[in-house]
Amino acid sequence: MLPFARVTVIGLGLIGSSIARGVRATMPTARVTGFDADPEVRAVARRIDLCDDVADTAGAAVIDADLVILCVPVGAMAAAARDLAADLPADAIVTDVGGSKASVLAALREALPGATIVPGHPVAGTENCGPESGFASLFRGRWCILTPDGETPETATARVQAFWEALGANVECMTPQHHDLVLAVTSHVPHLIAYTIVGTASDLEQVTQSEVIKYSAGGFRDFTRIAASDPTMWRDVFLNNREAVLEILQRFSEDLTALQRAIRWGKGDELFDLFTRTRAVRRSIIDQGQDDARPDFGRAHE
Ligand SMILES: NC(=O)C1=CN([C@@H]2O[C@H](COP(=O)(O)OP(=O)(O)OC[C@H]3O[C@@H](n4cnc5c(N)ncnc54)[C@H](O)[C@@H]3O)[C@@H](O)[C@H]2O)C=CC1
Ligand SMILES: O=C(O)C(=O)Cc1ccc(O)cc1
Repeated sequence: MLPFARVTVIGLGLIGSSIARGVRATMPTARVTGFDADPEVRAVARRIDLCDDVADTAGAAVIDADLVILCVPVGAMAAAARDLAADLPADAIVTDVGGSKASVLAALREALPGATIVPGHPVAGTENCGPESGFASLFRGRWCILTPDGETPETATARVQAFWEALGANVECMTPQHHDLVLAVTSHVPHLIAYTIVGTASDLEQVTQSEVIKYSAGGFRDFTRIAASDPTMWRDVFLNNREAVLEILQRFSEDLTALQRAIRWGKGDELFDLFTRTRAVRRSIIDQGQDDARPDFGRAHE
């Protein structure tokens, strides 16, 4: 049986459009309604036939939904929730896909008093944005983290879990605070490092921009992909996961200082030991089948 029959997606960018496509591919009898605050995005969504219906207001989009998924930048979650609050059916479940969880849960609770909220975060994406960049298989074989708290009914969490599993994701639950710490180290600070090194390279006076482009080695190219990620989305993630990001950054800068010292004093064994440990991390990721480089993995379009 389908976990939901009437799914509403608010925010039709990369993640929202991937969910809409995924629902149509894996739950063909479910009806998908979409809404986006940007009229141009709504026009594109209609042109590419993304949903069964694209509504012109958030209220009209949720009027008979049984699942509402907020797929807007983390800093826009509260406003998006307020816009639909008056028309949200009492028995609907509200979930989201935001990359940070504690502040989003607090914002949704305030905007939607009494609503059933199951916060979520699919740990799957790309550096692209907008309704044409999504694809149905984005979540296949990827993790989706749900962060219910004591107020979230277990039955609601179970239905949202079944929904993500139908899209092909593996689901795990944890507290919003633990999610924010884990993602700070596995996603948020790595993005900040990419933004920094690409910014540093483009600011160097002694090395021209064309030399950076011409001689970019594989590692730098990987950083430029990450550093091309959506500025609004990532600004919001850093402002909303401030504490965990600052804590991990503190640890990172201590470790960087230790490496700086090892290079200055020629301590090759320290460098060698660290690089051996980090190589083992990469190998465990591959052993667990989480390697992005596999051609058929995650990003492969239908
Ligand atoms: N990009 C990625 O790889 C991943 C992103 N996420 C999360 O997904 C969410 C959406 O990100 P993307 O789809 O990448 O962004 P996107 O920029 O592709 O799409 C966001 C859409 O939300 C719309 N929007 C903004 N404010 C709105 C409002 N108040 N009401 C209705 N629509 C509104 C925008 O017009 C835009 O079309 C973010 O919270 C992000 O943290 C989660 C996993 C991966
Ligand atoms: O494109 C990449 O490498 C990503 O890291 C995708 C991504 C971006 C944001 C998330 O919250 C989760 C996954």
